[in-house]
Amino acid sequence: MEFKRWKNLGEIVPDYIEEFCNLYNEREEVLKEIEEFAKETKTPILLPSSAALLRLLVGIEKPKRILEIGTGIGYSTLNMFFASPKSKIVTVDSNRKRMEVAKSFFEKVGAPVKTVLSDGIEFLRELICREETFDFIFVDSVKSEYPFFNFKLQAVLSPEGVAVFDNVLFRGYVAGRRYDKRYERSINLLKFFFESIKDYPNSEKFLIPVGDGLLILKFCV
Ligand SMILES: C[S@@+](CC[C@H](N)C(=O)[O-])C[C@H]1O[C@@H](n2cnc3c(N)ncnc32)[C@H](O)[C@@H]1O
Repeated sequence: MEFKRWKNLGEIVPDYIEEFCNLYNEREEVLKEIEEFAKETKTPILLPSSAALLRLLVGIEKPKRILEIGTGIGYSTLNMFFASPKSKIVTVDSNRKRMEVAKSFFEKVGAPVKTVLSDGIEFLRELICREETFDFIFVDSVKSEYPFFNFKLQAVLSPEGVAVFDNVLFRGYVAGRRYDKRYERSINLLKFFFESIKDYPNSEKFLIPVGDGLLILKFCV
């Protein structure tokens, strides 16, 4: 199936490569349905190359507990669910409309995903108070909020956990591509985010130019 996305979402991997990947990456019918819905309604979802890598990672790690910040319409959530159906998945988004769409897709395939309608940072605060931890955390929300998520995430990530952040290369602007002044704030905050994780102890960092850029943080004790 041809994968056509609207312009300017991610420009690191050219469209024709993303489209080619999507022809070869096997996935369930419901995921193709979400892709169609996203295209028709211009709703952002993970790009094919990022979805494939996320799925591979979750499939290998088989985390017991997964936290997702930025459910959107549930595309990334279901990719993780299919990769590791036994994982307990909690996903949070502040957009009621999108969450309703996501829930309808979860129900369609009987995925027992726990959905939380909340601001991600507020929810992280709650998790910290409840001393809940997760083995795998996927963050796909507003890029300029990444530094703030990051500080709180550490408290809910288990000692050998993995955290994955999407859109970290922001169309390549973070890496030096010329950008419009209106993006400056987001770009500076993303740069601050990179600086803040650079010297984390007990962790390996992998910055991978798939989709719009994925950052993978793998902790070890
Ligand atoms: C790019 S979309 C997520 C796409 C989704 N991961 C997928 O692949 O289907 C980003 C989502 O983050 C949500 N979001 C942005 N800031 C947030 C915040 N502070 N707390 C919770 N959700 C947030 C938006 O409502 C939006 O649905």
